[in-house]
Amino acid sequence: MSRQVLCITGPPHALPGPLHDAIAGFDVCHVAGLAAADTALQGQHFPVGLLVLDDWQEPLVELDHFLRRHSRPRWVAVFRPQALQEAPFRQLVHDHCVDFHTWPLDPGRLSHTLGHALGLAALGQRAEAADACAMRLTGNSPAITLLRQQIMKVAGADAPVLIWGESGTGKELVARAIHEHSGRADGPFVPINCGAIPASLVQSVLFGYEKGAFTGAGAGKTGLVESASGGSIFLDEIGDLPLELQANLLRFLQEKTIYRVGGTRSVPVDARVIAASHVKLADAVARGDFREDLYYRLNVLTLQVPALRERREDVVVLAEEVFHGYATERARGVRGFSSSALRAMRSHDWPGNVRELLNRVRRAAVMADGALIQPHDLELEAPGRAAVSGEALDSARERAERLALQSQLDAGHSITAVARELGISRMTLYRLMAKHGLQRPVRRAAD
Ligand SMILES: Nc1ncnc2c1ncn2[C@@H]1O[C@H](COP(=O)(O)OP(=O)(O)OP(=O)(O)O)[C@@H](O)[C@H]1O
Repeated sequence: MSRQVLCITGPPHALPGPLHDAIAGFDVCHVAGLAAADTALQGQHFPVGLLVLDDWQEPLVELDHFLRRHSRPRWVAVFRPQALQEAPFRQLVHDHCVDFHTWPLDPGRLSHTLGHALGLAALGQRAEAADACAMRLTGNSPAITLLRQQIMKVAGADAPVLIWGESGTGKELVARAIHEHSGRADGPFVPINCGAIPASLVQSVLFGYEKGAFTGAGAGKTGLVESASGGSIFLDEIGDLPLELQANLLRFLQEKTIYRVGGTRSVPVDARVIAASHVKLADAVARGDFREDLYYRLNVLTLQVPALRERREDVVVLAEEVFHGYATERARGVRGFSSSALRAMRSHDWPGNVRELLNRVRRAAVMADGALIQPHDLELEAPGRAAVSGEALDSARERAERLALQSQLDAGHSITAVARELGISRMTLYRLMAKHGLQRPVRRAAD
C-alpha cells in the first residue's frame, strides 16, 4: 500500500523535531503554502495530507476553499491548542479532517493517526474503484447487458483478453471492470496507450532497463509490465506496438518472463494482459504490420464493445448521468434536457461514441442559457430539420408550428412570456398547445 503523505506547512522551515519523528516511517512530500500544495496535488494523488497550521499565514477561508477543492486525501491537522477557541477554526477541522493533534506532539500517536488515515484512504479507494466499475458501465440496452455478462465470464479466467470497439466506446472501462472482477483485483491495474509512447522509448518503458544499459540509464528502472505483477496490464491500441516489440510481448505471453533492456537474466512477471484495438487486427496481420502468432495468442477471449449508435436506447440514461454527475459546474437554473434535445441526441449517430456524448453534455450543461438544454446547446441539429425537403406544405407548417411552440415552452418561461415571444395571444397559445398535445411549462421559482 502507498504510504505517501503530503505535508503542508506555513512558511518554509525545517520541520520541528517531534513532527519529524512522527512522519519518519512515511513517504513524505513537504511543501510550504497552499499554492505549492495545489501544484503537488495536481501532479500526483496523495492518499493522506498533514496540515501543520502553526505560523499559518493564509486566511482561513483560503484554506477552506483549498480543502474543498482537494477533498480526496484524508487530512490530519496539527496546531496549537489555543486555535480551538476560534469557532470558524473548529468548524474547518470538523468539516475536512479525519483527526487532529495539538502541541506538544506525541510523535508515536501522530504516526499511528497517519497510518490509520492511510488505511481509511485505501479502503475508500477500493470502494471507489468497485463503484466506478459497477456504476460507470452505464446502460440497459441488450448490447450493454450482454457485454456486462461477458465481462463477468472473462474476469473469472486468466487468459489474455482482446477488446474491440471504436474509439470512445469504453474499452478502458471494460478492461478495468474485468480486472476489478478478477482474482487480481487486489493487484495493480496498469493502463498503457501503446500509440502514445515514442517508438524509441517503448522497449524501456514496457520492459524497464538495467543500470548502465545506455547513457543516462542511471540506477536502472522497472518497466510497466513488471509493475503490473500480481495484477493486469492494459495495452490500449495494441496495433500501434512496433513489430520488434511484438516479439518481446509474445515471449512474455508464452513464458511469463521479461528481459529488461541491457539485462541478460529473465525476470518472472505474473501479469494478465488485456489488450484493446479500434482497428481490425486481422487486417493489420494481412498487411504484415502485426505478427500473426501474437494475434492468435491474444485472440483467445474477445469482447466487442458496441458503438453508441448501436445502442441508442442508452443515450438518454448516459446523458442524464453525465448531467447529474457535473452538478457542481453546470450553469445555475439549468434543470435538464428539453424534449427536442432528447430527440436530437437519440437521432444523432455519435461517431465519437460515449466520449463525444460526455463532451457535448458537459459543455451544454455549462453553457445553456435557458432552464432546459436545447439541441443547439449540444451543437446538434434540431430534430426534423433535415427532413423538410419534399414534405407537403401543410405538414411542414404543422411541424414548424410545433417546433416553435416546443422550444419556447422548453425554455421554461411563463405562458405570458411564451405568448409574447411567439406574437400570439395567451388564448391562441393554449389552443395550439392543446392541438399539439403540449404541456404547460414547469415554472421556475423566479418566474
Ligand atoms: N457504458 C459507459 N458508461 C459510462 N461511461 C462510459 C461508458 N462507456 C464509456 N464511458 C466513458 O467514455 C469515456 C471514453 O471511454 P474509454 O476511454 O474507456 O474509451 P476507449 O474505447 O478506451 O477509447 P479509445 O479507443 O479512444 O482509447 C470515458 O470517460 C468513459 O468513462
